[in-house]
Amino acid sequence: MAQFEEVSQKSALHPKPKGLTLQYGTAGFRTTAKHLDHVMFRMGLLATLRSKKTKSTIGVMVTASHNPEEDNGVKLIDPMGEMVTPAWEGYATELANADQEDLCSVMKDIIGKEAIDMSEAASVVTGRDTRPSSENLSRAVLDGVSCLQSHSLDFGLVTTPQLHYMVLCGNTNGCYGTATIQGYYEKLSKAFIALTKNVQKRTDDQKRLLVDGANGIGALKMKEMEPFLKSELQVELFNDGSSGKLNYLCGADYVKVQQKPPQGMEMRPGQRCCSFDGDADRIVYYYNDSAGHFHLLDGDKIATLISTYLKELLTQAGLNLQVAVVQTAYANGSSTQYLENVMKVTVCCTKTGVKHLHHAAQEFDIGVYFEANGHGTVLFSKKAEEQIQLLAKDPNASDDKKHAAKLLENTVNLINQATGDAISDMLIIEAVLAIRGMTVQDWDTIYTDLPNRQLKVKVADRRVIDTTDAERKAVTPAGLQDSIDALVKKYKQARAFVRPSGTEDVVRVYAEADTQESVDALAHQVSLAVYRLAGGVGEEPKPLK
Ligand SMILES: CC(=O)N[C@H]1[C@@H](OP(=O)(O)O)O[C@H](CO)[C@@H](O)[C@@H]1O
Ligand SMILES: [Mg+2]
Repeated sequence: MAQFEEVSQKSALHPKPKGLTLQYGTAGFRTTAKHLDHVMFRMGLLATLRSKKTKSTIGVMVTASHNPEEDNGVKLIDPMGEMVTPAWEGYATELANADQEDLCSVMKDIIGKEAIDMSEAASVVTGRDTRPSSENLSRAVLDGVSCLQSHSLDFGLVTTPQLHYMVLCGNTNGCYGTATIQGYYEKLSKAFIALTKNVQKRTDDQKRLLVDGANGIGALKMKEMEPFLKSELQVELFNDGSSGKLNYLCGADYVKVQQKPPQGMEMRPGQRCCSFDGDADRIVYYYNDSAGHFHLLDGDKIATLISTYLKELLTQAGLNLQVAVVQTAYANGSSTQYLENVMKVTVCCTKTGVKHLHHAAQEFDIGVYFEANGHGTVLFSKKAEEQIQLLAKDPNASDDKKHAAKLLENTVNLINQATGDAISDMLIIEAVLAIRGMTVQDWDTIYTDLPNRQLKVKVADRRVIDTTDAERKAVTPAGLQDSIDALVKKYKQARAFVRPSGTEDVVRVYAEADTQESVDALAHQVSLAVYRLAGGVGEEPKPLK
């Protein structure tokens, strides 16, 4: 077939480096940008096949999120705006690792297994972050797409969640919104203004928010969106990419892991601040108190704030809908305790990676999901959306109930249900704080985080660690879990686990305990156990100072 001949010829222009094996990880392929050209071309091919199979538009996003600027990556977006389904992650890995001469036969295999009709039309949309390598790499994706005569639309520089939104809008005939950047800004800002317009006496000071754009795409898009918000939110942007390096000493990942403010931000005491990550699908909040102490409000605090707000509105509206919160093993123990025991909401724990949380959240009327690092959103079931809309329009409902239903309706419109979205989450948080008349300090005191620490350990092959129980227990290598258990026993309110990262070549260590001193000691001892039992390389982990 002519199509395959063209694939053969064009793939020679996107050669695979010899001996390179990559895997579709937690959030797609991710490695040094130099090694990704062939992967991009091939993902263009695969997205086209996926589009033919699903008879829908598929998205391909070129980004490496919070990774250093030199890295890059790619992820595929399925028809409803969610991460591509696991079976196709497997195909992605096969296709990315096929030798040049086997490429067409691997493709034919996938076509056969999935019974894809190659005469179907296909449509692929692409987007990219601000990394210097992203432009060429997204061209390689489009090269793959054009080989198979698929229709394509390149959105160029967009945040990851904006591309997810485009895919969802495109595949629902505009029911979810208009599939343009303008449509995205209009939908979100309209909902935000509707939510905040009735809040009495909001001062300019309360409307002000300091935003760290991680020197990435989020900064660019915040600038674009600002006029739509009509001063209802007054953003002071830092790390806007005009001078600093992407994710370097700034951004949501840096702030969360280092537990300190980003460089380049001028924080006044009590001032509300937030950081996006490199592709603007994560957000964390923070402030410095008058004594100069730094306070972090991470994904767990965000989930608590949003689910409390939703529960209150549902009660006020008299709607009987179940709210659940989905977390991962990285969720602070205090947050889980608060959600279960005080808020009395169902909490479930999944493996790391948004695809797992998203999937679990779909099981509930309203599923709030957040990773501790600030990646998350809220999913409303069809039933929930219908009940809210009916009540908002019901002429017989009391004013109080109707008011609550209208707030819920606008909240639904403000949330990007395709995936976690820093901009959308920021607007929700700002609206909730305004509506409930809360300061960032009020929010912070809902519960107190247990001191925690995250570390990385380099090992020869991180695949030697296999885990179970939503990654909270290590099954291999032998003896590792026993060592962790023995170490945890030495401390109060302690918990620790280890797992291989799906985005970096490291093993991640997480620990929490009653004091920072204890948790730092525990995290260090667990790191040593990993180093010794799981083939550590380089220098032995040193105690934290
Ligand atoms: C502990 C942690 O923050 N892990 C992150 C990180 O995954 P790892 O598999 O841990 O590298 O990147 C993922 C993609 O952005 C994100 O979903 C996840 O939460
Ligand atoms: Mg990200």
